[in-house]
Amino acid sequence: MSEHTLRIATRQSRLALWQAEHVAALLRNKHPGLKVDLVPMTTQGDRILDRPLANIGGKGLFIKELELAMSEHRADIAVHSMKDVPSDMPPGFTLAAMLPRADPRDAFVSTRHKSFASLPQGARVGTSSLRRQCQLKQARPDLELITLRGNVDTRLRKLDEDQYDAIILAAAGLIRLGLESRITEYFGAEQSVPAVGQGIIGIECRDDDARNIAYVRALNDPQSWQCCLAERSFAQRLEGSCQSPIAGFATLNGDQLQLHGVIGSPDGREMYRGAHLGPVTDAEAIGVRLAEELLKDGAGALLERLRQEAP
Ligand SMILES: NCc1[nH]cc(CCC(=O)O)c1CC(=O)O
Repeated sequence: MSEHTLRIATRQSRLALWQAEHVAALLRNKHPGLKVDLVPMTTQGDRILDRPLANIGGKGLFIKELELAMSEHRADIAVHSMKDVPSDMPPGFTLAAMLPRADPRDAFVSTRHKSFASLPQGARVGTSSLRRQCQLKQARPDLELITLRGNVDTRLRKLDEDQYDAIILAAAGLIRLGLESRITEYFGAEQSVPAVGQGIIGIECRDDDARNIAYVRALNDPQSWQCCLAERSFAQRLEGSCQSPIAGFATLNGDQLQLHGVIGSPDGREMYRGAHLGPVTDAEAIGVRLAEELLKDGAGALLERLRQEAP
């Protein structure tokens, strides 16, 4: 038996550690005899907690340090929530596998209110993303959307301390952490189209590391892969940072892939929506086509304006 140990770089939040342990267990199970260790580390995104992500350079901040560790051979692979992975991969790295998609929906969490629809006029709602903000503002312009940062447990604590009437989180994260019972209501796609990659765990490798790429590839779920490909090519064509108010969500029905996309202004007043359907083998082209259609409809001018306003 070889002495090979596969090292997983991971952030130290409870969710990141859960995901890394999950992948470690899947790898050990798939490859009996393979040793898998975690290499926990703190990233810049974890250190800067006092400002909205959109103002500090976006979500790439959560993964740069993991990639540095991989390039210095302190770790071999990194496990990510695909929602947090920018659509452009830096040179030298490759995404080698996507796990089967967990629940992709956004969740409404409140202790006092039974549903989003029953929130009182002017209620304070915490969310970390412009994507959720713009979609919910469109339905309820009266609500006060407030930035909410920190890991899942911190966000729930802030709700429990009455800093908010309700908060919005990804269902997948809550379910992974055993917090499903905190979910008050699930949003349908007509209320909130999920983020690109939401609910999908992806695994990143060094692109010259054939041995570990082969280990990781064995975990790939082809349907998850194709959906993620369509969503990410949509985001990439929009040149959207993950913090742009962009939603993209693909589903598969047999060999047909359907992609829904939304681009909106943070105040919810301007909104571009569309959907494209095609054979799954065209996943990438479907994403590009939907992006180009929405850009032409007016989303191009909106995104340009948002880029100019960005700090
Ligand atoms: N930005 C943090 C983050 N990254 C991935 C998830 C949830 C899990 C997933 O979507 O796979 C979360 C928490 C949240 O947005 O509520």
